[in-house]
Amino acid sequence: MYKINEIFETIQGEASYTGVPSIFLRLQGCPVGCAWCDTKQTWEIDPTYKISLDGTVEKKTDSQWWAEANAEQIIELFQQRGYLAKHVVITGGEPCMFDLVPLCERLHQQGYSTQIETSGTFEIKVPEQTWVTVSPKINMRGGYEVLASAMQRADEIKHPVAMQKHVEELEALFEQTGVTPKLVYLQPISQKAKATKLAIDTCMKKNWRLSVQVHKYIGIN
Ligand SMILES: C[S@@+](CC[C@H](N)C(=O)[O-])C[C@H]1O[C@@H](n2cnc3c(N)ncnc32)[C@H](O)[C@@H]1O
Ligand SMILES: Nc1nc2[nH]cc(C(=O)O)c2c(=O)[nH]1
Ligand code: SF4
Ligand SMILES: [Mg+2]
Repeated sequence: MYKINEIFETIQGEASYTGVPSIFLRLQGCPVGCAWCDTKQTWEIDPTYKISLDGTVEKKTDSQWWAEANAEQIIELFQQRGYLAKHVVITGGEPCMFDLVPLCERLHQQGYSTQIETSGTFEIKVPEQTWVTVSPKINMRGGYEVLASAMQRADEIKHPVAMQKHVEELEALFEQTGVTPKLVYLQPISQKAKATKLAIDTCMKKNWRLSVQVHKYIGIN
């Protein structure tokens, strides 16, 4: 069973799949505690906030209500709702607190492509075809071994930045793990002007890519 905070259909607003119509599945629970996290409502799994699966669909506002469902129920709901997107983004919270293999395999069988957004602090359990976006949370829970294997599995790295030290931490991580990812995105934290300038300047210098959270600029989920 997966713990689900919300389900909605929108345009992917970040990194390589930007612009792709997607079904978002936001799972509940994350112990990492990033100060600037834009989904703090997903951190706690509080049993008093448990609801039915229907209550998590197209929520009007961010909330810590969550529901439990298995892969079949999730896919059935996508069909019931008449979602047209064929790309499913599994985010959170920290989706890798769950074994995502059964869910992604069922989605692939139904003709969906899958992508996960993860912090690299938990072992990544997904099929080979799943696109893995790692947003490495350096010096956080999980430890070096887990993060190093997440870096190796990643199809893209997406690193939120606000200060020069965030760039330096990322470079140190590449050095320590010996991983030179093909796709590196810098994502300005919370659309701050200074963070955006830092991300642009650094991308130009390093030939990395810029990921702005497009959905926030155009006011969609
Ligand atoms: C909310 S997280 C959920 C998935 C997973 N826990 C992770 O950190 O990758 C989804 C993405 O949003 C990024 N993010 C979170 N808060 C942000 C913020 N305020 N500004 C920019 N990116 C942010 C994360 O780094 C991650 O790439
Ligand atoms: N449109 C849209 N794109 C996204 N890409 C990553 C998101 C996330 O919260 O993980 C996100 C999100 O919440 N909305
Ligand atoms: S790991 Fe992801 S969900 Fe967890 S606190 Fe950090 S940004 Fe938020
Ligand atoms: Mg978001």
